Amino acid sequence: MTIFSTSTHPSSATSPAPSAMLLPTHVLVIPNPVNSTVPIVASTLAKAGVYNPARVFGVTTFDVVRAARFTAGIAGVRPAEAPITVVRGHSGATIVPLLSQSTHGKGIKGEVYDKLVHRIQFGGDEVVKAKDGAGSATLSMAYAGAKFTDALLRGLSGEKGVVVPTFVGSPLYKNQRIDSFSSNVELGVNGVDKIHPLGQLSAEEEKLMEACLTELKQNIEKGRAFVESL
Ligand SMILES: NC(=O)C1=CN([C@@H]2O[C@H](COP(=O)(O)OP(=O)(O)OC[C@H]3O[C@@H](n4cnc5c(N)ncnc54)[C@H](O)[C@@H]3O)[C@@H](O)[C@H]2O)C=CC1
Ligand SMILES: O=C([O-])CC(=O)C(=O)O
Repeated sequence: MTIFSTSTHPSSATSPAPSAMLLPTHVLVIPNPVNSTVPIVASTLAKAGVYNPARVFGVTTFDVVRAARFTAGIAGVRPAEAPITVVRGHSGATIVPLLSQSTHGKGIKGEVYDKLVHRIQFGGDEVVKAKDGAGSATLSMAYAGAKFTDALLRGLSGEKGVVVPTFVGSPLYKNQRIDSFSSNVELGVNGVDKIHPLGQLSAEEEKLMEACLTELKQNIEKGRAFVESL
């Protein structure tokens, strides 16, 4: 788990209370399973009476990085030219790339589309299997972690219009007991500033969303139940 503190910097003019110094101001959760570890962190902080949903993030940037890289490979452009919003969760079928909302992704159809979606959803497993017990995609995860941290720091420092997908406490699907969800989030001086709706989805994306619902719900409940059992 990556934890960093921004408001408890030693150079702050007024020293924070000792208890506040122990609390991280923003928590970025990388360890898997992210769909469960974020609810674990949220429930643990809630139990201690200090949960602030604007400050806890599951780092799903790697899915975004992979989606851009693989789509760019098909379209024959650079990854920076093919940004893709990836929503829902961070494991297999719970990863849903919104290719229809991307200039270079929307024209991809049929078998190429199916293979691309599968590779985005299972790219992490591909590397884990290839490394055979020696960890995961270490360096590219470091890149994804740095990319998300940079976006958060830009939002915290007041930059406007910093919007990235991340797995946060979210109202979008709360009525279906899914209270953590990855979607485009606008980052601001407190962390989460605004959670954007998903926008228009294609028929294929609607199907992908349906397929992951049960799994994501179970992952979240498992994390929550773990904390309750302690
Ligand atoms: N959110 C994301 O997109 C991604 C998340 N990950 C996750 O990041 C985590 C780390 O991945 P890797 O660095 O590839 O794994 P790794 O297996 O190379 O490293 C894990 C490290 O944790 C240490 N460790 C294990 N149990 C420990 C304990 N109880 N106390 C202290 N240290 C302990 C091990 O000795 C090892 O050095 C994993 O949970 C992985 O699933 C990895 C890639 C992407
Ligand atoms: O499953 C893992 O440990 C690796 C992972 O999350 C990824 O590469 O996206």
